[in-house]
Parts: sequence; C-alpha cells; structure tokens
Amino acid sequence: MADIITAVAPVNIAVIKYWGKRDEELILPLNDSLSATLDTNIMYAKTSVCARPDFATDEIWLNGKKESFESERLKNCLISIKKKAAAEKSVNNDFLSWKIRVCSENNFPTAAGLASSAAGYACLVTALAKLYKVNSDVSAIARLGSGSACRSIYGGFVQWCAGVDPQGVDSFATQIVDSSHWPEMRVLILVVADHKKKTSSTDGMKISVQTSELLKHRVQHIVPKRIDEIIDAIYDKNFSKFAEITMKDSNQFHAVCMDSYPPFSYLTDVSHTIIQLIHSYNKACGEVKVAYTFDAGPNACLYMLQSEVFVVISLLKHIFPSSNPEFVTGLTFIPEVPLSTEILQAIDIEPQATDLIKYVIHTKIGDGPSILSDGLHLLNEKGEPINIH
Ligand SMILES: Nc1ncnc2c1ncn2[C@@H]1O[C@H](COP(=O)(O)OP(=O)(O)OP(=O)(O)O)[C@@H](O)[C@H]1O
Ligand SMILES: C[C@@](O)(CCOP(=O)(O)OP(=O)(O)O)CC(=O)O
Repeated sequence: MADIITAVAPVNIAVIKYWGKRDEELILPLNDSLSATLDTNIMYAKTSVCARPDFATDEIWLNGKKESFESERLKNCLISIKKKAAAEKSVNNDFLSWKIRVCSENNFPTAAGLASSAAGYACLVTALAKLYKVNSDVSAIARLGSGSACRSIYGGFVQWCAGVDPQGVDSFATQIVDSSHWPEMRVLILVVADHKKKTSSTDGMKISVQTSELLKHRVQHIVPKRIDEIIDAIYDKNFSKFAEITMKDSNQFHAVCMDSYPPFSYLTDVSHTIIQLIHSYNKACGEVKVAYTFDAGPNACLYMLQSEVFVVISLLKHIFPSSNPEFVTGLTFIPEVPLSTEILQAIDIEPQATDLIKYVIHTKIGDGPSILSDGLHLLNEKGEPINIH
C-alpha cells in the first residue's frame, strides 16, 4: 500500500501586481509584488500525491481529467523537490527513483483569472515536500510552477521579493503579517465570467516586457515606493491608504496591458461598471470604503472591512440584478440592508441587465497550505484517481 499525501492550498490575490519576468525559465519577476492569501475554507486547490515502485510513468489528473506530465513547469517542480530531498538526505535513493501520481482539483474555476495556477502549484509543491520529507522553504520551488504560486505558500499578507541574483536564489516569498493581523478584512470576488481566458498571464506579460514603456516606468519608479507604502498601510491597518494603492496598482497593471503592442485587455464593460460603481460609492460615503483589483481576467476582487460587507452586497444586488438564488456564497446569513435614496442618487448608476455578475464569493484572509490528516484523498490505496470523468 502506498503512502498517500493530500494537501490543501489557498488562492492569493495581489494588491501590488507581478507583471513581467526578468528570466522566463526560472520565472524571476521584474518587480516585487504583494498579495493577500485567502481562506481555504472557501477557495482551495486540493492535491493528492503518491510514489510507488510499480508505477511506470509520472501521471497527473487535474479536475477529473488526465493531463500530460510533459509540462516543463510541472517537471521542474518535481525535479527541484527531489534535488532538495537528495541534498537533505530526507528519503533514500530508491524512493527518489519511483514514479509518482498526482491528482488535483480546484473548488473554483480553473484558468479564469482566479489564481488557480497559484493555488494549484502551491498545493502540488506542499504535497511533494511532505512526500519527500523536505522541511526547508519551498516557495522558490512553487515559483517554478507559476510565479504567483510562491506567495500562496504563506498565509496573511505576503511579499514576493524580485531579487537580483541571476539564478533567483533571492527570489522567494515572505510573510508580512499573518492572517490574524487584520481580522476585519473581507474579500468579495465578483465572478463575471468563468470561462478560460484568451491571453494567459504568461503570454500577456511577455508581450508587455517586450513592448511596454509604461511597464519599464512602473518597475523602476512606481512599484518600489508602492510596496513600502502598502506595507505601512497594512501594519497600521490604514484601510483607505491600502485601498487607494490597491486600486491604483490594478489600474496601472491594466494600463500596461493596453500599452503593450499589440494591446490586450482583460477588463470587460462589466468590469468597468464595477470600477465606476466602487468610485461612486466611495465618493458618496466621503471616504474610501471599498477597493477593487482585477487580475488577468474580468472578475473583480473587492477588499473591504467587515462592517461594509452587507451594504456592498445590497448595492451589488441592486445594480447587478441576479436570477441566481445562490448569488452570494461563503455566507450563511445576509441581512437586507436598505439603500438610502441619498446614496443611490449620489451613486447615479442605473441597474444593469440581469446576470452580468454570475455569483459572488465572500471570503477573508487565511492561512497557508496544510496537509490533510482526515484521509479524504483524491487517490485510492492503489494510487488510482478517484472521481475521474
Ligand atoms: N490544482 C492544480 N494543480 C496543478 N496545476 C494547476 C492546478 N490548477 C491550475 N493549474 C495550472 O494552472 C493553469 C491555469 O493557469 P492560468 O495562469 O492560465 O490561470 P489562473 O491561474 O486561473 O489565472 P491567473 O494566474 O491569471 O489569476 C492550468 O491550465 C494548469 O496548468
Ligand atoms: C495578474 C497576476 O495575477 C499575474 C499572475 O501571473 P502568473 O503567476 O499566473 O504567471 P506565470 O508566472 O507566468 O505563471 C498578478 C499577480 O498575481 O501578481
């Protein structure tokens, strides 16, 4: 019987975006980035791994479908963990030579700009590290799967330092504060579209590095200052400062996409209406109460404090009517908060067509990956995947 290891890992949403690599193969970024890790009780990747002497090849199943193991990124993660295990002499050479099976699933849409690659590779690397008894930091190995994955190795607010070393020895993630530091912080993910996007992050950032002058300016003159300022805002729990930097950085990242040649855009009309709505709401409140940020897709991620959640949900339901009885997930009780005529007049945005926002995920800041001890594996005792389509 093979030892099966199962890990769960979180999604992270950047407030200072990683966009552009200084080394494509080693996945080394041009600039530092900073993100919040989200609660795995709501959104997670789950991965089971096992190694056996009778497996003929390395195999992987993702979301119930067999995928090829011939991806360089996948192979690099496995090779790097095995190298660490060999260096640390944590397992014997026979075990290192056995082939492995990996079965993984995300409980949210894959490749739709919801950071599935970040959660997925953080999960894979965590499970492999446990399998091969590697105890040292594995964020730099998760980085080899997908850059943003290195930040999902820690909970709370996390910084990925770009580093300067050509081999990337100084390019890994560190925790700024843990998940308990700012307990009032909440996140609403507005799922606008959950289909696979046209330009992947990897391809999009390559075009930006080759052609965007704005990206050069951003990397040299904007991001270093923003990183310092947002870390201060997080330490001080200064929401309006945190929110302003977050929105400006999202806007600049999307401006870089438009400054690339040929240009590409991840935002849709619905995304732009959400941006307008948040600015109008903040203005009507006389204070910055909500921040938006968009990754490489049209879905919005809204940061706000707990006290704001129910009124923002009421506002979203009013402006974006929905026929979905489960429009908001992640909350058991949602009181109807009446929106005052003053607020609605000040916002001055007409209700939109029905179902432009498919659903909303309510979540909060959470911890890093964990190993499951409950035995709910995705591989059976023979190392065969459970639940394949
Ligand atoms: N659970 C997982 N295990 C292993 N690999 C995964 C997992 N989930 C996603 N991936 C890999 O990540 C790819 C999707 O990455 P992509 O960057 O296109 O989308 P995304 O991560 O959802 O969006 P973004 O990074 O722009 O927010 C998948 O095609 C797959 O190769
Ligand atoms: C917009 C982003 O989400 C880009 C994420 O890019 P990826 O980490 O998916 O790219 P690769 O390193 O090529 O795999 C911003 C961010 O998460 O910082």
